[in-house]
Amino acid sequence: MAIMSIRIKHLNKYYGDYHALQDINLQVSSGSLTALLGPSGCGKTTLLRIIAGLEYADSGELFFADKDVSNLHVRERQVGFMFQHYALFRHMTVFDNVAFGLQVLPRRLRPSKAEIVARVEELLQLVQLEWLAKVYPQQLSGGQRQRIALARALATKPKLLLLDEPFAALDAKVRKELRRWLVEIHHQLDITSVLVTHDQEEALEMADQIVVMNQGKIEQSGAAASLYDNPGNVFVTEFLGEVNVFEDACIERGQLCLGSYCEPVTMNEYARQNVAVYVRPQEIQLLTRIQDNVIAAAIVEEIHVIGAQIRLWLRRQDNKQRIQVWLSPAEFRTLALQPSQTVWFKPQRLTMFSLPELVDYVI
Ligand SMILES: Nc1ncnc2c1ncn2[C@@H]1O[C@H](COP(=O)(O)OP(=O)(O)OP(=O)(O)O)[C@@H](O)[C@H]1O
Repeated sequence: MAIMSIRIKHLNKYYGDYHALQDINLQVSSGSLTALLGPSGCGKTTLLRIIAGLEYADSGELFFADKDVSNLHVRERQVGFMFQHYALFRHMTVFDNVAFGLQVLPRRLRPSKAEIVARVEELLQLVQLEWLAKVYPQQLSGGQRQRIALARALATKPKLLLLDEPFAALDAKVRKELRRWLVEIHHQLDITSVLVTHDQEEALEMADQIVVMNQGKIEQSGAAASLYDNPGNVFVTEFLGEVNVFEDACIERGQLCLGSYCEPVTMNEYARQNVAVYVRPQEIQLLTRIQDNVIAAAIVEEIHVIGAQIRLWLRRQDNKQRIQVWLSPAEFRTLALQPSQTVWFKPQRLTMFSLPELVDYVI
């Protein structure tokens, strides 16, 4: 099925003097699920609304496939929306809510009554809520409401699905379930989707492409796994996933030194410089006996079993820094750790940045 790619070039948006989007360049491939991720106020919603046609850019280009849609009205863009509080019409049944988008189409585009019934039934089946067709929105749970909101967004067969924090108001368990469910529907429909979220876990779990935004700019974009493993700067490293930051590291005479840990680095820079070292919690190796080349000794302070992951908090003994470590149950069993035990730790993989410049070095 022909679907839709999006291309944005040198896009700028001002609110008065405030430069809300600054030279945005972005490619969303056809059929992908792209997440716009960033802290509150960074411009995610503004960008989504410009893609939708609910807001206009001050300069720049916006293409859907090969078509310049910069000046196209929202109704002609073939987009479906789903928002955090997509208020369903209270006085209409679920069926009528889903049918609404079709019923308000101009007469020449509106399907027949029978076609509308068939389409709504198909959509209610898709969101697995056929049995709720006759009830009113206030009789639905939050999760059910968002599933109906999705059915409504899809009624007119949009080529592009735009989702603005669709699950933010739901509790953690329902949110998790709906994430998986939405990804499945996205693939099933072969649609192009853009999701706004400030939740990095949601973005990593759902998206093919993640666009990390900060203060009106794109910091980095790319495949979820590659961004997580190779963040391009400090902001992306800290925003995308949990990470331990070691600010007491330096490079001197071709060696990176952090606590008692040293590692040769292949850099032409021989003058001493301070760097910040970033290590993900799952990339810290724990040892129950002292060995050469460890960062430091630490005390196991907390052990939390979270599903299939064991999350530990350690207290580094030399400078009292708290360190987060994630282990698999198998690793945890092998180490047989107890609270208050002394361990030693070293990085299996690290990223470092010299502040403010990027050294761009991954071991
Ligand atoms: N209509 C408007 N008029 C003036 N300023 C606006 C308007 N809409 C948004 N802004 C400002 O533009 C910036 C970006 O807002 P936007 O809603 O796009 O951010 P966001 O990343 O989606 O944030 P959040 O996650 O909190 O929704 C914010 O500083 C906001 O205050």
